[in-house]
Amino acid sequence: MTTEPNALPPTPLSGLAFAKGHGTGNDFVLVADPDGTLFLAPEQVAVLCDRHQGIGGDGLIRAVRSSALPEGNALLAVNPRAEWFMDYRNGDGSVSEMCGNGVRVFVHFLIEEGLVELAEGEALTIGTRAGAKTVARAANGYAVDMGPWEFIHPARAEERALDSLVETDGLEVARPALSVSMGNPHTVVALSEASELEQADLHHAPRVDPVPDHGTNVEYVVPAEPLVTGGVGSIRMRVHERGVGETQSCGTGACAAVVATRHWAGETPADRWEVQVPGGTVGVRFIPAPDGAEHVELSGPAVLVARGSLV
Ligand SMILES: N[C@@H](CCC[C@H](N)C(=O)O)C(=O)O
Repeated sequence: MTTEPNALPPTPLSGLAFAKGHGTGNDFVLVADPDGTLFLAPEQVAVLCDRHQGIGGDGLIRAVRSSALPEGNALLAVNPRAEWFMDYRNGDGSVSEMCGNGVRVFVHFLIEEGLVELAEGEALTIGTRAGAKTVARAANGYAVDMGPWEFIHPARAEERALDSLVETDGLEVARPALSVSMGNPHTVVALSEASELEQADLHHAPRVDPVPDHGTNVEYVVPAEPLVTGGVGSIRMRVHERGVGETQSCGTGACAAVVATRHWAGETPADRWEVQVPGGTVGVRFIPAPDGAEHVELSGPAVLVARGSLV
């Protein structure tokens, strides 16, 4: 996560058109900037995302043509289909590589703005700082091929299945955890009882040791009893997001939580999973990819709730 210095002076916000949307309660301010003429300083993003003095959101998403950004052009060179780029900022103004709920809402926004069309059975390729992602319509909204997952501390993870310790307000002892990258970093904490999920006080950032180089998002997970029913695995999750605080949902976090839970379960107990978060339910599936790697697919709703312009 970085706080990107602006190449140009920040654009005055007066008159800026925006939409507000969410995916399972993970909410975003969305702005269309097809030609990349908008330069938003981190402080401007933080004000727009402020729930008392701004519009309010866990993050801000700028829809920009890949060709209008240096990182977009680099992506176009290897994936010419990635016409649109999701420029994602956390609520504190910092840049993140990827947002799983955000990319579904982003595609819904592009469609509703008339900037793209997406027929049933077709897929749209979206540029992100974590590479190109394909998004298609799904029964529960949209499904995103999130690409391959990785352990952040591979040697430690393989050896002990747990690679870090996380101290959390409200939970008595530091808990073992596993750090997984979904393009952005996550540290997944296994809790044994549902009551602990409520006890965790996420008003302050959990202390993670060792913390991944660029910080981390922390997911708290309780497995369902039994873990798998009818071939579908099920977990409950809460999350403290890097650059935001507690959110009602995190798509990349749900993927990381399922990766960690499957790893802890030992064998491959299921390819399909349901992740219940405070804001709803998302689906996670492991899919074989043409490149031979195992990819993770995230599915869930995408909703636009308002449009407006700044005064
Ligand atoms: N809520 C998102 C993740 C947003 C970015 C995250 N806070 C980070 O800094 O990596 C999701 O749905 O994946």
